[in-house]
Amino acid sequence: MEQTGRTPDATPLRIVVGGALIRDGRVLAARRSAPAPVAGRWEFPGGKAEPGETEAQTLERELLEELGVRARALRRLPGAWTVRPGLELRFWAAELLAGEPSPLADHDELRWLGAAELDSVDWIEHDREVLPHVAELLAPADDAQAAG
Ligand SMILES: Nc1nc2c([nH]c(=O)n2[C@H]2C[C@H](O)[C@@H](COP(=O)(O)OP(=O)(O)OP(=O)(O)O)O2)c(=O)[nH]1
Repeated sequence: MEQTGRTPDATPLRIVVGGALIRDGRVLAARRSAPAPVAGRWEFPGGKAEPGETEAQTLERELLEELGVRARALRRLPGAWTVRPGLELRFWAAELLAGEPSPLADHDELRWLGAAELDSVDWIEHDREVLPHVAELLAPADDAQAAG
């Protein structure tokens, strides 16, 4: 689906896609190195859609540019957040097809987090709100396995 929407005041709506990249029951978290308001906070790697791109294409391009990996966007997660007027953040689940992620651009650290570790990093607020949906994509937490 091409992104050509507009906000109610007719500002063109640009979409940012963040990717919950899953491998072996863990999700990749990335620590932003810039800009200042979000530097040091953790997010799902991704970026802004270019004109004519689908959300899946945006995510797959951004993951290649930022992490050097080939990935496939699987499905959109529920919810949408306004980063600032005219910029709407959405999240997708994605799977790693090839390559080992490296923080090539925008990030200075990467971590694979299991379900029990999702709270262990300082997420950007919007990202924190999507964590329950991300948790559903991961292997059960160790303590849940031990309990049952
Ligand atoms: N990529 C990404 N951006 C997020 C997340 N959560 C969140 O609030 N944001 C915000 C931070 C930025 O203000 C904006 C996305 O900008 P970006 O810098 O990632 O976009 P981009 O790679 O296309 O960069 P550029 O065009 O500005 O150079 O959305 C997230 O999980 N992933």
